[in-house]
Amino acid sequence: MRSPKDFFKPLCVGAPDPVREIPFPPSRMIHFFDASNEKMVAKLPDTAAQADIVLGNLEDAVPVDRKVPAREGLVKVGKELDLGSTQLWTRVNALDSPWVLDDLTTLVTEIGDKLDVIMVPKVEGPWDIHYVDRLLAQLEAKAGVKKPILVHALLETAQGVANVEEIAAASPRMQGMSFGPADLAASRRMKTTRVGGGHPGYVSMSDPEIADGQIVEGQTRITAQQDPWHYSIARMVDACTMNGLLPFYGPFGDIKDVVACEAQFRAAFLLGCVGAWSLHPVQIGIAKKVFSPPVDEVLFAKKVIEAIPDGAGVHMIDGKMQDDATWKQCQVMVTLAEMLAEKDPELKEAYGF
Ligand SMILES: CC(=O)SCCNC(=O)CCNC(=O)[C@H](O)C(C)(C)COP(=O)(O)OP(=O)(O)OC[C@H]1O[C@@H](n2cnc3c(N)ncnc32)[C@H](O)[C@@H]1OP(=O)(O)O
Ligand SMILES: O=CC(=O)O
Ligand SMILES: [Mg+2]
Repeated sequence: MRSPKDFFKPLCVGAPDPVREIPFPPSRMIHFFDASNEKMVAKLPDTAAQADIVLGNLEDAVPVDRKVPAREGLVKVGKELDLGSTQLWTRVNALDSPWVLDDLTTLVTEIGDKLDVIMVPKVEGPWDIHYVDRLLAQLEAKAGVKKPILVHALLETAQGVANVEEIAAASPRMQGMSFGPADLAASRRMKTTRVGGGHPGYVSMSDPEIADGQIVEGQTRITAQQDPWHYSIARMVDACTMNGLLPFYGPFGDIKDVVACEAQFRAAFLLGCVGAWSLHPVQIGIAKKVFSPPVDEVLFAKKVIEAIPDGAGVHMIDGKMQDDATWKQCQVMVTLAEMLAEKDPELKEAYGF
């Protein structure tokens, strides 16, 4: 980590000053598109009207022979399309790949004033962020970019998870993190073939019935599927929150299983994630549903705040104990609801703002 005294100094003469607070516009989903796919680009204005963030993906899922068209397509998108208030992000290729230098150089010099955030995959430690941080400052200075481009780390290796706190604190450019269960499973040598979600083999089990000191044979034991990602997502949320960054759940690969996708997104929402990736248009709606606070909870939170304006003391509201801690939870809920209501007239009406 750089000296606290220098933390907010630009890393290149002529680069913009780093931000002191990470902006938090609506961020319920990061919608992935491949800018070398003409169909996806043609639909982008419509997609952007639905999504909070659209991300031009250059890394995994873009084959080697489309790396350059995907990059060039994204430049065209940045230059030619008006995405309104929807943020434009990219995921560049990994830092150990031969494409990333051209990704960063081209994108910052060509559309650096249009890109809000650059997602860096497979971040292993603060050194990866330091590399990108300095390079971005040099490129911003060269291109005359006025607003610093923020960096989002993709947490998808065992080493990245082990270093998550240092990664979060590595630079004032750090905007947030996404949790990448697919590469993380590979990195950990987990015996799975999935992209996110649970696994029927990862269960806890009730105790056996015993008779005459022996386990009864053939009995049915109650099992419950467990969440293999709980520990790492919770660590990511803590690391992000303590540094003022935004945590996201990443991809859910079983596109047809919308019910399990919703369950995975909801688990992440309840743990503190602000959004998740959408890989397919159907997942935009799921993320919107999950990451917009439920109407009944918002109405209850508003009631608590109205009844206890300063959050002091202990109170009973609708049979539930309320004190400073529950009041703070209500503030989180209502602040988020107010922000989303500004973007979404239906939510505004439902929340009663
Ligand atoms: C582990 C990771 O790194 S995850 C991140 C990397 N992966 C990605 O970015 C994948 C992005 N998503 C996709 O490529 C696609 O959604 C796929 C391959 C998963 C499925 O694609 P398809 O089989 O074409 O899905 P499907 O037939 O349901 O598509 C329906 C329509 O939605 C469109 N569509 C699909 N995905 C997207 C998308 N991400 N954005 C915009 N439009 C899309 C299709 O072009 C199709 O359009 P059409 O009706 O005009 O023909
Ligand atoms: O890139 C995402 C992942 O899950 O891997
Ligand atoms: Mg990955």
